[in-house]
Amino acid sequence: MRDDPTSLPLRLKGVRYTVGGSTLIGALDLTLQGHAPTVILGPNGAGKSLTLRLCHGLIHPTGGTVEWLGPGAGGHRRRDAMVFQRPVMLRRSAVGNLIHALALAGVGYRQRRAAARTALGRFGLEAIAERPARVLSGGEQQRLALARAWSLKPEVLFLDEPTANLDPTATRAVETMIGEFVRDGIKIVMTTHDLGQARRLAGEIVFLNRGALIEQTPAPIFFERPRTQEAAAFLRGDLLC
Ligand SMILES: Nc1ncnc2c1ncn2[C@@H]1O[C@H](COP(=O)(O)OP(=O)(O)OP(=O)(O)O)[C@@H](O)[C@H]1O
Repeated sequence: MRDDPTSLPLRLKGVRYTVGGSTLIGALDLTLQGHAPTVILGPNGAGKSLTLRLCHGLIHPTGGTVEWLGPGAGGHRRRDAMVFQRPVMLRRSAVGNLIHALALAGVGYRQRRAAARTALGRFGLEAIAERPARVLSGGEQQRLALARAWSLKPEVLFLDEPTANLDPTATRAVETMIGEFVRDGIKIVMTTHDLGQARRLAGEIVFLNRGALIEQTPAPIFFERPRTQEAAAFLRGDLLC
């Protein structure tokens, strides 16, 4: 078990994201902290992916601030990583993809080869090490993307619908990896449309609707007694508008 993520809390204060006059995220106040996995739920278009991208710094707010406030937040080392629904693989072997990511992160030649092998071994991916990454199945590619992210030793890992395109077997394999990340002390912040997955993985739920935070609630409470009518309607499967 690692120490607490030193770069947390991550605080979004009054965050807005406006494109072409449309406010997609409006005055969002949200603090992410602690080890427990955060699962972001909400209907299509609620702003889940945008929120992850704002947290990771892939896009910048048009108003408000995104700040890493922990004691270790000031260093040069990148503290967070992100894995997408459809992982981006380079035209090289599976292990080559990891080595490339480690090189970009500034890891030395010998160390990155060893670190890439360690990551593949840790997650039972040795057998696909030399295969071209782009011909791997969707499930294999997603596990490889997760191993690649893990090899960078992030404190916080953002996952955008990591199992959206996967069958139940591949989904289980990905959830097992996520569980191992949690045991390693990595803070998971992820989106999903799979309520069963949210129940299995979440420590807390962040529920968004129409670009606004509706509630941030410990997962057992959210599923048993959601605090808001919108969340209750969402859990019943009602259409939200
Ligand atoms: N660059 C952009 N320009 C205009 N609109 C955008 C842009 N990016 C996102 N949107 C819109 O912002 C809204 C929120 O998008 P986002 O991808 O965060 O939703 P989401 O909650 O992740 O939805 P889903 O569950 O369907 O993936 C959507 O209506 C989307 O169409």
